[in-house]
Amino acid sequence: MTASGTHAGPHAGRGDADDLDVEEALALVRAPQSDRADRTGRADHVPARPAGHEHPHRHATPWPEARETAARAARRSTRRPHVSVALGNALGLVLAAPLDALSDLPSFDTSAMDGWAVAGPGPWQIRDGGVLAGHAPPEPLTDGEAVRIATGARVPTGVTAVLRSEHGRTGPQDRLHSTSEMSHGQDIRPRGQECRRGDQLLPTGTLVTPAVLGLAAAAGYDTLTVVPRPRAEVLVLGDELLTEGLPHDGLIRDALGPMLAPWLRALGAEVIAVRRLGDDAKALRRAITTSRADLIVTTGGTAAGPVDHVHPTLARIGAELLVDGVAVRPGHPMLLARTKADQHLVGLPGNPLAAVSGLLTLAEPLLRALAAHPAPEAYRMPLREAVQGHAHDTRLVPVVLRGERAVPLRYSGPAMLRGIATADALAVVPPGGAAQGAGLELLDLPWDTAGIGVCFT
Ligand SMILES: Nc1nc2c(c(=O)[nH]1)N[C@H]1C(S)=C(S)[C@@H](COP(=O)(O)OP(=O)(O)OC[C@H]3O[C@@H](n4cnc5c(N)ncnc54)[C@H](O)[C@@H]3O)O[C@H]1N2
Ligand code: MOO
Repeated sequence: MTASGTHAGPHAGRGDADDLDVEEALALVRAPQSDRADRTGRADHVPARPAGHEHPHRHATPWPEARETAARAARRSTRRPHVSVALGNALGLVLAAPLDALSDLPSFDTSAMDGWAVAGPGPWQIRDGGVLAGHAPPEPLTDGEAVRIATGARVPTGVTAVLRSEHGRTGPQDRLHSTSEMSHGQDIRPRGQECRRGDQLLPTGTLVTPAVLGLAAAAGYDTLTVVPRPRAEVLVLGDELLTEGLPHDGLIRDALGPMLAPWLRALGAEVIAVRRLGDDAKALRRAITTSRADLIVTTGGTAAGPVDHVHPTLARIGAELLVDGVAVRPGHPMLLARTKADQHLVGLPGNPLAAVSGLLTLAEPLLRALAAHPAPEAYRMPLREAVQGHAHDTRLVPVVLRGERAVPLRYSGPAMLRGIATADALAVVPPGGAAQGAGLELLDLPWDTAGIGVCFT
């Protein structure tokens, strides 16, 4: 948390052009320190700094670069061993081995229609009984014979075609006549039509969708070899946070605990814990050093106020700062650190929309790369009205999509969730702003296309 008195400034309803001036002015209140010269903000390593020692975003990493750094960091992290999971738990994961057919598909000559299995040219003599799907092997037929057959049933030996019920007419003495032209093999799905045992059905790297689960089951799989789901742990910082009831006496409700866990799940993570630590540096240090997560997400405490413990704690444990501030509004104090060879920490600013910005800028690319998901195609949509930009930084603005146009939403200040709660996406507004009709890149919200609980992003 930052010291009171500096909080209100940047968020007090001013335009963005003012915003920078106010922040610059506020930064002058702090004593500049000598470690500034070391920090480029662009390399993959930024020396950790103690809190309160400089302007927190002086050398902010450009927004596109920050996202690339996060993805690259995950790719460089120690390789996590592949796992074998039951089909029911594989949705949204990525195949770590090719899906090879374990059997021919279909595995027997199969009737594609309800009707009669016939042998040779008609008319045919109808045999008693019939053949149903999943039932005992049928007796072989000889030319001139027919037997009732159901879709999915094994075709008896000797059968040359299946005559659909609507194309057959039965005459006296159980004689069957065809009322349409028939060809050899008609309406029989021959064994191996879709694949032979050993054929590669899907390559490594395929996202496990419901359709992939269906194919895997059809091909004989009970388990799949996949890239494990990244484990995330959320550490919510701040003494001012309540977990229930109305805000009172300067205390506010924790908006991030309830929001981040499902959002991280929607981004493909397994959330192993959400812990509320208050503003306790020791507890933060212990939580970070004992965490088993691949990604630790902290909220708040990224700025340089008296109880902003994230930077000093990272410095103390010797973490490597990969991104320390990003040229994006809201959310510029966000950070990314490598805490261990196979563990990263994303520090989200405490302001709730700033935290969303950090989540999408740093946590999303990192989780995507850890899970080996391919990056989604970037797409653009024209703006229905102009959006004011920041002088130097990218802005992320909640929008709704109306008739192929992106409409910016109100209530999108850094401390507000009212805009994002009704948004379809976040528009990426370049420094300087965007005119009406300008095509802007959109960041999808993970539930927007896939639905809550069934997200593969
Ligand atoms: N001197 C400066 N002060 C601040 C700057 C700056 O550049 N210079 N940046 C401002 C910006 S921008 C942000 S964002 C915040 C980031 O601060 P922290 O990450 O240290 O976050 P806190 O100070 O802990 O909290 C900020 C704000 O958000 C509220 N908060 C925190 N956690 C939650 C939560 N779980 N749910 C709801 N609201 C939360 C907190 O009460 C504060 O109001 O720093 C500015 N200051
Ligand atoms: O304005 Mo701050 O950018 O809320 O992150």
